Formats: sequence, structure tokens, C-alpha cells
Amino acid sequence: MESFGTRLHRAITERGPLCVGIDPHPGLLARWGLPDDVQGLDRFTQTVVEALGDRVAVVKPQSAFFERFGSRGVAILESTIRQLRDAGSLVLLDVKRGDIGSTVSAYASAYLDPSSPLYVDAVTASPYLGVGSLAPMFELAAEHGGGVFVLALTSNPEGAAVQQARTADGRTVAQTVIDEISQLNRGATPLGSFGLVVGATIGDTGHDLSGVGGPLLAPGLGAQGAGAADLRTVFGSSLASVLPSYSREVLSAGPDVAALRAAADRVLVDCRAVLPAR
Ligand SMILES: O=c1ccn([C@@H]2O[C@H](COP(=O)(O)O)[C@@H](O)[C@H]2O)c(=O)[nH]1
Repeated sequence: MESFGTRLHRAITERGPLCVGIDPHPGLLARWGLPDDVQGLDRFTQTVVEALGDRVAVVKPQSAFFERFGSRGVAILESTIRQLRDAGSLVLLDVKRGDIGSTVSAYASAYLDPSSPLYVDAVTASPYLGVGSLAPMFELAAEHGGGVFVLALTSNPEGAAVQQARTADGRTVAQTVIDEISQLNRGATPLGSFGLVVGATIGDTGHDLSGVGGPLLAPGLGAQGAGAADLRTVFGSSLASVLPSYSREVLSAGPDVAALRAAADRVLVDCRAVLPAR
């Protein structure tokens, strides 16, 4: 079975280095002329699937915006995941899960076991109960060709106080996460299956990302203020591993399908101007 890293590498080669998030904010639903209810959510996600499912390498539904409608919202998330995968996108579910290991096993089954209704190609995970507590996710991902993106240096301004705090050995908390994930990817080619989340908003923090060997998801572009040019400052010599991620910047072009496609094409051109050819 092909690893997630191999599948992601191919998707990026074929479709370009871009992840687009599905974040149906109430304000976006209103802007699209849709009600803030389950029908509005369904119409919104159907439109994004139609516009981008067959052209963007990775689509990242933000689970919170589906969960806020309860079981009917989660049912729409399930069908959205299936439709995106059928259309050829890799689906990265943004859920930022993390807990003690025995509970992480259940999260792993929920998202990374192919028999689950919420089965996706990859998930986001929080390492703040210890990177080791995420081991059940790493194991199930490896078994079934899935991926895990672990938060390292998040795009929000509050993240730095925790993530850039120094540990007893002098490394930052984030650097310890980076180093542990680098170990997991050792020897993987062309790309490891274990990624990191590093915000495009954080500037030059001096962290060493050169040995990660897996994808570096870069949210914070567009609505949070970072632009493609900021990727150079944040990632330096690791630019070749970056997967830029945009949500509101692209989604605000809807509901017209052609306009959504044009917005995704535009941000991809911006990113290609900065990232090495892949
Ligand atoms: O550090 C992080 C980690 C995750 N996110 C998520 O990405 C999108 C960003 O949406 P935009 O509309 O492009 O701002 C959203 O789902 C966040 O929860 C992040 O922003 N930063």
C-alpha cells in the first residue's frame, strides 16, 4: 500500500502545492446568500466540492464548522469527505485531536481506519499531551497509508507563549515536536507521512525544519494576514516541503463555481512564484 507521503507527493506534482480549507463560517454562508443552518452548510460544501474537488491537491474541511450543527452537520462532513476523495482530492480533516494514548486510539480509529464513516487521508493533531501520546495515530496512519499533521508553530499570536517556551535542554517546545516528527519520517521517500503545522504568519523564529522529511502545512495565508512572500521568511531552506493552506481567501470568492476556481488558481500562482518547482 502507498504511504500518505507518496500519495501527497504525487498529488502535489499533478495538481500543484495547494491546500484549500472548507470553513463554512456563518459570515461566509451569509455572504453566499445561504441560511446559517444544515441546508446552508450542505449547499456551501457541495459547491466547494464541485469547484475544487477535481483540481486541488488537498482539501481541508474544518470539523468545527460541521460539528456546530450536531449529528446532521457531521453527516454532511461524512458525505463531503467521500465526494472529495471520489473527485481525487486528498482530504485532510482539521480536528486537532490529542489526549492520553488510550483515547487517541479511538480518535485514530475514527479518522484513520478505512472502515470508519469519517475515514480521511490525514488529520491534524495536537502534541500538548506529549508527542508520544499520539503514537496510536502514527501507528494506524502507517498501517493504512494515512498521514498526521502535528501542530508545531501555529499561526495564531497566542501560540508562541507555549510553543516557543524553552525546555530544560534549551530547545523550544516546538523544536522538540519538530525533532520527534523528524525521527518518525527518517528514511521515507519521496516524502514522509508525518507533517507539521507551521503558520505562515510567524516570521523568522529560528527553528530548524531542515530534517523534518515530511510536509509542512502552512495556514495563516490570506485572511490571517500572511502572503505567499512570507513563506520565504518562515521556511527559508525548507520551502520545498511547504503545503500552503488557504480557507477564507478562496472561499470568499464563492458561491460562483468559476470564481472559486479562479481564486484557487490565483493563490496557487502566487505560491508557485515563491516555492521551488515540484
Ligand atoms: O496554526 C493553525 C492551525 C490551523 N489553522 C486552521 O486553518 C484554517 C485557516 O483559515 P483561514 O480562513 O485561511 O484563516 C482554519 O480552519 C484554522 O482553524 C490555522 O489557521 N492555524
